Amino acid sequence: MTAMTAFSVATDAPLNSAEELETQLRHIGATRYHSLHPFHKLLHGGKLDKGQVQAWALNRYYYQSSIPIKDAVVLSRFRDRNIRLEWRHRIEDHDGNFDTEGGIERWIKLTEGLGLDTDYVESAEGILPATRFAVDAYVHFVRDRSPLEAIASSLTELFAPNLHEERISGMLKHYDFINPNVMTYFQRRLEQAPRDANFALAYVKDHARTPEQRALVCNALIFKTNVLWVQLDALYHAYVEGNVPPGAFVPEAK
Ligand SMILES: O=C(O)c1cc(C(=O)O)c2c(n1)C(=O)C(=O)c1cc(C(=O)O)[nH]c1-2
Repeated sequence: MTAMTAFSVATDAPLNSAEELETQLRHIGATRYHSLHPFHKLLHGGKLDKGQVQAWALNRYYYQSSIPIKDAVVLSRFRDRNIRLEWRHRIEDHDGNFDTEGGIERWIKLTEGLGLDTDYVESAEGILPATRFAVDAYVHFVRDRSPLEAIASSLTELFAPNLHEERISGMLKHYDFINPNVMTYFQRRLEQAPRDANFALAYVKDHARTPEQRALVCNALIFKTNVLWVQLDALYHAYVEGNVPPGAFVPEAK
């Protein structure tokens, strides 16, 4: 399949080196990452009520619980055992192991702390249609595109730690229903994400050897920033502007 033009970067500026590629990737993050989204400004600034924070955590659970599925698909794209060895800890980071807690369980601590029923959260019954479409599109992307693009699509994680820092301090400061115990998910990601992002960045710098391949890498990152952005657009439309789609979670009356 060829690159989709909807996500194209400027084609008049071919990227001629790994350094130019990195500069362009960082520019994409600085201008398109969902840290810039108005919903995040409200979330971190203490401007949402508990029901709106519940809606965010409930929808994000679908993203979180799909990440190890996505990573299992990425892993399946590689014949190279070394890449599989490197990549597979991501699955364990989220799923945990029989005797160790993983990110999904930590996310459930957050939704439980917010008063949501765990069976309801895990069922994904109340999520927004756009959440499902966007997250599923990410899983399909890593299945359908080249292994290089599959790895490149994880590069939003380069920009996640700053956002997580802002989220931890902002939410602890502003919401009386948030405490450090329910924020351990983000605390843990501060250590995990940089390792993952640095590996993925080094990989694409090394393996994208032509301007065309570098453009594919950039477009994969743009695609992923859109996956993240559109989920917040949908949350904003439903829970800030009050247009909750049929069947989606409805917060209890305040
Ligand atoms: O809270 C966030 O804003 C955020 C963003 C992202 C991201 O940039 O994709 C991830 C995460 N969190 C995260 O917790 C996580 O485990 C994760 C895995 C991935 C990935 O693409 O493989 N992104 C992200």
